[in-house]
Amino acid sequence: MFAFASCCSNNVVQVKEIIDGDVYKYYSEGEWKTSSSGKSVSIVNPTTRKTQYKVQACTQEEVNKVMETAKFAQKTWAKTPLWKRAELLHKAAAILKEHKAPIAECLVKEIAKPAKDAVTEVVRSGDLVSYCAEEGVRILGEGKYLMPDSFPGNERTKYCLTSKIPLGVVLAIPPFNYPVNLAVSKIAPALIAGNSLVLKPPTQGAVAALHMVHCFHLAGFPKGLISCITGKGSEIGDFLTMHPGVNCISFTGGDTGISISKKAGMVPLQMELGGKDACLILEDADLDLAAANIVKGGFSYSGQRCTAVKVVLVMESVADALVEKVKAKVAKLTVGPPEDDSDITPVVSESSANFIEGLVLDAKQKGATFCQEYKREGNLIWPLMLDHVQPEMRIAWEEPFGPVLPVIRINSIEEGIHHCNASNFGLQGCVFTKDINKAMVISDAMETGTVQINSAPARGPDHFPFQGLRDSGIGSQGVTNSIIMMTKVKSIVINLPTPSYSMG
Ligand SMILES: NC(=O)C1=CN([C@@H]2O[C@H](COP(=O)(O)OP(=O)(O)OC[C@H]3O[C@@H](n4cnc5c(N)ncnc54)[C@H](OP(=O)(O)O)[C@@H]3O)[C@@H](O)[C@H]2O)C=CC1
Ligand SMILES: O=C(O)[C@H](O)COP(=O)(O)O
Repeated sequence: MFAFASCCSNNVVQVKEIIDGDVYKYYSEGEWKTSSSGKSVSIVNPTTRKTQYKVQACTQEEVNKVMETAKFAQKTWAKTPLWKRAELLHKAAAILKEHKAPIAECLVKEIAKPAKDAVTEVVRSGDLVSYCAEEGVRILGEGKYLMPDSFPGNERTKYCLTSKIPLGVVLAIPPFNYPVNLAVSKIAPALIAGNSLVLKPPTQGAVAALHMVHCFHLAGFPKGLISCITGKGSEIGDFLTMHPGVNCISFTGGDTGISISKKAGMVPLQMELGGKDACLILEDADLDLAAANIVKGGFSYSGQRCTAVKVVLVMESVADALVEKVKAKVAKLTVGPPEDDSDITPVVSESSANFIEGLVLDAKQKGATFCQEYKREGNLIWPLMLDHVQPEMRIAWEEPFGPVLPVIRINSIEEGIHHCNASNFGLQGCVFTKDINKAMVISDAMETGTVQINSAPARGPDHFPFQGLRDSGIGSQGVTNSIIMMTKVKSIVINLPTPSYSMG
């Protein structure tokens, strides 16, 4: 087993090949390389607010080279038996899980993910890669055979054989909050489907992603099949997403995805974007269950999850009781550094903290009730619930991506559904009630990709379909849907001179 580059402690042997001095290399043609740009991008530790790591700022020429080798490598990979593709993915998954500790350490330092959650993300990612390998063997291992005479006017003179073939080069762009899990959720489906893969990791989270790529490197994938280009998305992003060598883009992030969808060429897009997941509390709800889910759903990873509970819509008659229960649980949340497994850790950047603060001050100025004192130290924002939020407040509609939760009191279920459906987002929603019939009617009415009944929104488990409506995305994630989305259908029709029924 190789010694992994531990991301911060100095007493672990660095994996020489992936770092050059204090700058992590990028990955191209099966090798770790130093960019000719001579420039690097600093990754600031959200907790210390000091530079923690540096990665290469790759050039457009290096992108061109990566695309060229990806295209070449894909041709051979597409002719690699499914079982062999799956075998390599299982190997990468095992190596990833073997090295969960050093990779998790990167997550702690780059994105202030609580230590335990960081390990969970890496293990979950290994499980996703393996599940994808198995699912790919199953669904790509079978095609469809169609008879002509099921359509009027036809005799059985044509046999149609259809199968799923790869798209070519898949460009994967994950966000900072799951730089490993939301990378492999694109990488594994792309590879099992016979595609090659170019990864552009988020700057915050890039070193964790590079270590993850190293696990695929060590698994022995063909050279050039997987590449990892680093650099600020704002600098190299457009060149990547508009590159003629790209045959598919799988993106997860914010509004950036909307602008990418307007620039990308004629390629399939998989976009998982922002959310304003609403939590609807009915009068008959189990308020203890609801409060527990609101706190877990709204404040895990300091609210930096697209599936976080982002607005509570509670019937007025039970609002006081619910708010008190949530307040009591919020008071028990620990606040501090990710190394201590604190529940609330610093948000990813100063700009993010400033954005969150802006929403808080706007709500204060427009009369929201603060259930806790607003407190911030650097990027660390103490958990805050705002009661009596009104529609004219920005936080009623905008996504804080932080530990701040608005509560809107409603007088009817229709009012709650209206607010949910008036949002630009449509990722997930949840409803708490003991009446399953009401829950189903409300679920039908909520215009979101997923509705959770009696639990907080969540993407996992990772084989469930995961999709956003409106500004929350294009297409659907989840293992099966991602594999299928990264293929296209090929038909071969055998034409016979005379009808044959030999095939039954
Ligand atoms: N629906 C979902 O599943 C998820 C949605 N999100 C949403 O994403 C936002 C937070 O994540 P965040 O990472 O900040 O999102 P961003 O949209 O800022 O960044 C997402 C990714 O896009 C890259 N990027 C930035 N600019 C470009 C560009 N012009 N072309 C190509 N790529 C580019 C970023 O690189 P770089 O870091 O170098 O800028 C990053 O890797 C929130 O709105 C959140 O709701 C986040 C996670 C999951
Ligand atoms: O993008 C995100 O924030 C993730 O998709 C959320 O995943 P989770 O619900 O499993 O935390």
